[in-house]
Amino acid sequence: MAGGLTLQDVSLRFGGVTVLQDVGFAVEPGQILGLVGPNGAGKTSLFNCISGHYRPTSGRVLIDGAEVQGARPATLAKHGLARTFQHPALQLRATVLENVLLGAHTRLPGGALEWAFRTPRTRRAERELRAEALALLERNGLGWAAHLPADELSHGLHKGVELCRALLMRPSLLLLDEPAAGLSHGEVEQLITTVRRLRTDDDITVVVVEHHMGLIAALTDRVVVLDHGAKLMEGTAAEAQSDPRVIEAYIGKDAAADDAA
Ligand SMILES: Nc1ncnc2c1ncn2[C@@H]1O[C@H](COP(=O)(O)OP(=O)(O)OP(=O)(O)O)[C@@H](O)[C@H]1O
Repeated sequence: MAGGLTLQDVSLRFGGVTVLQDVGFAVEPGQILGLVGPNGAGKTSLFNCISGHYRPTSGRVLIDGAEVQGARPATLAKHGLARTFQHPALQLRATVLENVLLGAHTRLPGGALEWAFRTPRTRRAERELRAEALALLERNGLGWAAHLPADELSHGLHKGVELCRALLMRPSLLLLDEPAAGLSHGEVEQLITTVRRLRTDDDITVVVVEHHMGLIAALTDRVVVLDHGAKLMEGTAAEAQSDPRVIEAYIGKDAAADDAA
């Protein structure tokens, strides 16, 4: 089974600012790992180092044992990596289906020249991808919206469209950046069911950044807590929630001491 992720001593600096400091952990294939921590802890920056949007200043990122730090997102897609973003960037005038298909270019056979000439092989692949995109939308409760412009959908539904776009890449490793932000209670419940199914039905390893502790507790096998760019602890969600270091990082030293008194 693919989808294993290992980080070794990943550090990231911008000029004199240290954003990540020697972060290391491993995610086994098929696991769901939560990456949590207070605002500004470095969670999205770490995602960016894994997904090729930032190059770590030092350290190693391995997907299924292959070193990938500094590789471009298109290369990482070939290693089975897909991600979603904190703020989905959809083409608002394009239809929902067209937005999902944007995730598919990495799966088209041939190269730019063949795509430009729309050879029979390209056209067949496009038809197959379109059918697969529609099936993904159906499966995620969005089939009814396939031919609507994306700007007619709510923020919560945009997140669903972005997830379908990532899934069309057929990832073995999926990074979800704050998937529950801005969702209603019902939408969060639906999201939990969807992500569980990604593991059980599709063998996808998931790393999720999220502030919604209910979702983290319901979904994850383990969590890694970041604070000020460094790993504070690693354990189950329950262990993290009762760890004094984590409580202190979230609510501050003084408040933690008050609570203990
Ligand atoms: N390109 C950049 N240049 C300079 N500083 C950056 C850059 N990207 C991130 N940072 C800094 O790195 C720190 C961590 O930011 P990051 O967005 O990774 O945190 P986060 O844990 O995801 O926060 P949140 O939960 O609020 O989304 C912040 O202080 C941020 O300003």
